[in-house]
Amino acid sequence: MSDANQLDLWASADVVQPEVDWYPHWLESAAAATSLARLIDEVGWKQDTIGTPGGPKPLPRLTAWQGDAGAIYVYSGILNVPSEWTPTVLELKTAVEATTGARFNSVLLNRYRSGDDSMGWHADRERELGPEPIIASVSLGATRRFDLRHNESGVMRRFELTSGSLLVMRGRTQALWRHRVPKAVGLVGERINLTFRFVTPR
Ligand SMILES: O=C(O)CCC(=O)C(=O)O
Ligand SMILES: [Fe+2]
Repeated sequence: MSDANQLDLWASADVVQPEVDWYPHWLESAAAATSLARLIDEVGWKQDTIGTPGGPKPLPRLTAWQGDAGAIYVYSGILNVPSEWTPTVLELKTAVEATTGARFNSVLLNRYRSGDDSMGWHADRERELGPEPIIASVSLGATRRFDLRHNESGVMRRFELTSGSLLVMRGRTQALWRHRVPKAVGLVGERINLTFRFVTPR
């Protein structure tokens, strides 16, 4: 790499930032633990598969979709009709809307059973989310690392998603960055994540 490019990378490392709002202590830890226990019971968790060249493979996590009836989402070519809101999810949605001032009509729930469960690099940029989606991500249970990588420069931003935290991604974050939850080594307990979204209703 030339010196000029090296300098560019250092310069962008300071300047390039995703558009995120970060609330590390959004919920008190007791409230977060209560919500975690309730969600394990009340949500209809599914083991989804992803199509690969070698055939369908189980996702390394359990998932569920909830939302308003019209909030249909096309995901890996499949029409996803959401389940009805359950009480704890609805409570969290109301609280997230109060904090962000945004409205949400759907949520993807991810359940990471241990450090072996993970989510690979991706951006949430399906057409029905619009060009600058607001995605509000609530974390409950075990702390997991969340990486954001700027597509053009490769600059990385790292968050430790602690129990009761809220991370809001907005603006051009999905267009310009990817994110992931990597596997974690050692004894890592269960974690549930809720990503609230607004899907253009059909
Ligand atoms: O588990 C997380 O914190 C990330 C979830 C996520 O990126 C998604 O649901 O699209
Ligand atoms: Fe995501």
